[in-house]
Amino acid sequence: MIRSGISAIRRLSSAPGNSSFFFRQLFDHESSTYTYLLGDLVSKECILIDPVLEQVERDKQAVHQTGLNLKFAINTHVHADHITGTGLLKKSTNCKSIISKYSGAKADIYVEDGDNIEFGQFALTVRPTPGHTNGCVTYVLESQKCAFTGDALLIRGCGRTDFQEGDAATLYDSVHAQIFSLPDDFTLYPAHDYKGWTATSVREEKLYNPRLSKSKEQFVEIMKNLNLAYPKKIDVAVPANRVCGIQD
Ligand SMILES: N[C@@H](CCC(=O)N[C@@H](CSS)C(=O)NCC(=O)O)C(=O)O
Ligand SMILES: [Fe+2]
Repeated sequence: MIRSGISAIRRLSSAPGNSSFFFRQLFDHESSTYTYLLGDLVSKECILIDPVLEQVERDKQAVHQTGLNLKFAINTHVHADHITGTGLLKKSTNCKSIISKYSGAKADIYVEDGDNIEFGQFALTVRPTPGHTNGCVTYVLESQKCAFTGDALLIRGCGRTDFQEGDAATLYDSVHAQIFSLPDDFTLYPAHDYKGWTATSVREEKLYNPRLSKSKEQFVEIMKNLNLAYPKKIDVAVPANRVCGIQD
């Protein structure tokens, strides 16, 4: 059956991969952090996920040169390795900051399980994924078949559980219940990568993640024995991120 022109166009404009969706993955080499710029080219609303203080000018340039207006600066959790760019972005744009209600950090808007963060015709849905920190969340963009996992799930890895409110068993349950339950073909975008990967999928991580594809008992043992050095900036980053970063 041939649909009328207008309803056909409306159907297409909300389909995955539609041309009004803008996506850019940005990288900070010092902290190996990914920042994500997501936008709706029709309404011009956009959001940044996990901006880094030292990259605020770059991020603002990306927003401006794409003709977008920043609505929200969002964090996946209280980062321990870098100061968030959210405070500075708030000062120099009209955006509002967002973080989980369970993060213990200040923000303009607090989110929890099932909340939607709308930008134009698109919306991120919040899934709680604690274990690396209490306030870790994964933001799912169903229409584009992807999710932003913060440090809960890294590519072939995961966030460490030896500081802040880290708990390996909790992280295992979070990833299995909230991320591995997404369709296999969803693309996953983490907050960091240390090995040159950019993105992964639910299917790949279920099969090949060397930590999370194991049993819960094996996972807890692996996490106990990571023996990683603490992030260099932890003592300045955590207090600053609890107050939404710094403003100048
Ligand atoms: N060397 C970096 C810190 C590296 C690190 O600890 N990364 C965290 C995510 S940032 S809280 C992590 O969870 N890593 C897990 C892993 O397996 O690497 C620095 O000094 O900043
Ligand atoms: Fe982290």
